[in-house]
Amino acid sequence: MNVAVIGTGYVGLNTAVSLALHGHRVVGIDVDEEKVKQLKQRHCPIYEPGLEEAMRSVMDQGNLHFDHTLNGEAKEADILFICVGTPESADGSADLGYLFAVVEDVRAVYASNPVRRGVVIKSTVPVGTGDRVAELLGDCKELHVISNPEFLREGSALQDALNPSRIVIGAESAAAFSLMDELYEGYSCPMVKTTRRTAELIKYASNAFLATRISFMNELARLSTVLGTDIETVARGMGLDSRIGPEFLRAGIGYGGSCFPKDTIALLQVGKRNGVKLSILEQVREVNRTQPEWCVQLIREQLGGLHGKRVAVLGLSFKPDTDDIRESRSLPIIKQLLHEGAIVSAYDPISMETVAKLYPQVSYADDIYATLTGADAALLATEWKQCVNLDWQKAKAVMAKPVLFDGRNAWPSELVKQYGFAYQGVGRS
Ligand SMILES: NC(=O)c1ccc[n+]([C@@H]2O[C@H](COP(=O)([O-])OP(=O)(O)OC[C@H]3O[C@@H](n4cnc5c(N)ncnc54)[C@H](O)[C@@H]3O)[C@@H](O)[C@H]2O)c1
Ligand SMILES: O=c1ccn([C@@H]2O[C@H](COP(=O)(O)OP(=O)(O)O[C@H]3O[C@H](CO)[C@@H](O)[C@H](O)[C@H]3O)[C@@H](O)[C@H]2O)c(=O)[nH]1
Repeated sequence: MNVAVIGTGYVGLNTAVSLALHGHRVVGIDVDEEKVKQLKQRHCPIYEPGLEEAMRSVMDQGNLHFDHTLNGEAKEADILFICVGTPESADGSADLGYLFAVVEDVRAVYASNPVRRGVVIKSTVPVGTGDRVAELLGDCKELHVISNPEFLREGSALQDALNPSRIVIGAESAAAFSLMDELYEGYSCPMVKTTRRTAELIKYASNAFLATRISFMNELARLSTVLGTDIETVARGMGLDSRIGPEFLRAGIGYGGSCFPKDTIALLQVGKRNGVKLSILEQVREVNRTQPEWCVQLIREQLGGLHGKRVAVLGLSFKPDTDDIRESRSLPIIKQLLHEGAIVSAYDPISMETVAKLYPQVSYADDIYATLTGADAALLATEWKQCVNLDWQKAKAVMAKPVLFDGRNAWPSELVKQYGFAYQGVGRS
């Protein structure tokens, strides 16, 4: 099919490349002309494993192009994916400004060209948004508004887009479902077909539930620290129950990223606007907000205060294998350490330049051991493999004091103790 993907960020670009790999003819559209220029020159503007190579191969085959307007190749599209950002607005609800701007563009371009098409909302949007878009496009009779939320994860985005766990389609007409059947022919995952509103809620519910699991484990980790128990073994013991499962039970410094923080507050707002208090979700957010403070407190206690102490922070992106620092939990930790007079050094394989713009007072080094040199303590904030698999002898030799805070419970606790480090994890020691 001919597909236009509007918005070529994390979701849009991975969607465009994966659909082209599945044999569709795709054009990626973005208002950011600099980004479009870069894409046309075959440069991937984001770091995502395997994406640039895959993008180049589908461009070489002629299945993927880029443009800055809907008025070109996109005019022929059977399916228009909307993949623009829906960031948090001042009151926490999703800001739909970018999305409605696209809807205006779609109206302007396709109203006079009445061919059956799907207008597919992939951006994460509050329940009722699809209905609103359908109203706005009401006089464009051949445009079918469909909800098709995205569940890909950064760091494995292309693989997730190519092999999704499920495809959720919310639509209100047989014609709309049949367009999506044609598009996703050849995908082997389960398909959930429902109304637009239910599809929209599935997306928020999924993210809120995953965030809930993490905050539950983080709160339990606080108790585990006091009890002297091991949260990792607790998680393993829980996860072997098939009703619970092992995923998303990892305690740490909290969840970050462009989705869980904004989607949990957006869902709270959906609840509020509909007169329903989502009290569990409120606590999920509160535990996540205070988790970095809780971690800094552990470091402070171990070092006997933070003023003048040298702390090396390893990993800055919100998770490994991405350059994305949005809502990364390393940031409030760095802020607090600096506020209390600590001298901070930091390392990340990809995100140092972006973080340096926010925290120029931190020293950055391309080499982990240079970052660790002279440190009174090292904190693992993001479990990049480069930051996890250290030469412990070398690390101990360069640090001023052998003190480790494992904010991701990813360092080998028994091994590092054998090397003479004082080790503290999150809910484990
Ligand atoms: N990032 C993720 O892992 C992820 C996963 C699932 C769902 N989502 C959701 O997908 C949506 C997009 O997220 P993202 O992380 O890809 O955002 P992003 O900020 O990386 O990309 C959005 C892109 O849209 C472009 N854009 C803005 N207005 C436009 C317009 N009028 N026309 C064309 N392009 C326009 C921007 O220039 C930008 O390139 C959000 O709703 C998000 O919640 C994100
Ligand atoms: O057991 C765990 C699992 C994750 N995290 C943290 O949670 C955050 C989010 O991780 P992850 O979900 O892997 O990354 P995202 O790319 O943000 O993906 C989430 O958000 C996307 C945007 O909506 C959804 O599409 C995905 O399904 C959903 O997993 C990161 O800070 C992780 O460090 C933990 O602390 N403990």
